[in-house]
Amino acid sequence: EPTSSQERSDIGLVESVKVVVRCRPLNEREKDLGSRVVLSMDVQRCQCFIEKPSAVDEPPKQFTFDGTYFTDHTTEEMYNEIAYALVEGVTEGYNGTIFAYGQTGSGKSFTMQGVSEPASQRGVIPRCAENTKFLVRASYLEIYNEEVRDLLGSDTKQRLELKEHPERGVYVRDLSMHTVHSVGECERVIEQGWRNRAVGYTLMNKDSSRSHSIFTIHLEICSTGEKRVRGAVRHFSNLTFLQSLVNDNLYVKVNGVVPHMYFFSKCQ
Ligand SMILES: Nc1ncnc2c1ncn2[C@@H]1O[C@H](COP(=O)(O)OP(=O)(O)OP(=O)(O)O)[C@@H](O)[C@H]1O
Repeated sequence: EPTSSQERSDIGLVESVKVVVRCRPLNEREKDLGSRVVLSMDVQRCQCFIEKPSAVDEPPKQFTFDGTYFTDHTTEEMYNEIAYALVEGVTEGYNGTIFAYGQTGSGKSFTMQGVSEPASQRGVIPRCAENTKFLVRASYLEIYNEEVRDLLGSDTKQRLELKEHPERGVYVRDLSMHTVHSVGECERVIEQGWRNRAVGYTLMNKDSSRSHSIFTIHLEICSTGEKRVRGAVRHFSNLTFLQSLVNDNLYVKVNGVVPHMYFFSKCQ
């Protein structure tokens, strides 16, 4: 029976969806309450065990994931082992989604947005900007009380409409797109959107974001043929990094499928 993700990958049992679990350390509130950690992990086998404090004789409940990250693991480790391949896939033309799910205070924002210090705990979203060579435009929206708002729009209070297009699928009308020329610019856009989120405390998390948010990177990349490259150069003439793509013999596609990278940072 294959157990680790490496073993499964060796025999070709690779799924397009990967599910990993992350356990955070006890917080001050939990320590003050004298709470006990009831979760343990066998990270080699990607297994997680939960014991019921009131029934110590019962065997713990056991779950297997594609990856298990315990309290001493960093976002950097998780990103390198799981998220990086997905971000690389986007630069090859595949769409990708990273979706953080968990109850309030479980660490979704910590994993997705992260903290700047220590550097190993920088979040998944800022990290992807470093790995994305062809990054072009970013958007950031929030779903709060079933209303969609543009975290980067000129009026962040305005409610936006959800629409469906026969080819593009579901989209948010009038959602603003922000061209980013460098990692630094992308980080500034992320920070701006982050500050505009609806926040408030919950009983379990004093910094709760109280909303669902979706950060999307829109890339236009990779095709062949010189004509398209010239067209692309005109189209993106304001992007200084485009020339380096052309110099590297990488071609930018102007028309056709635009790969997206989605980062969902809330669902409870
Ligand atoms: N792996 C971790 N290591 C250290 N601290 C963590 C970790 N994960 C979360 N925390 C801390 O736990 C607290 C709650 O985390 P966070 O705000 O990310 O939760 P959340 O799931 O986004 O909650 P909400 O749904 O309420 O917005 C924060 O103070 C965060 O810094």
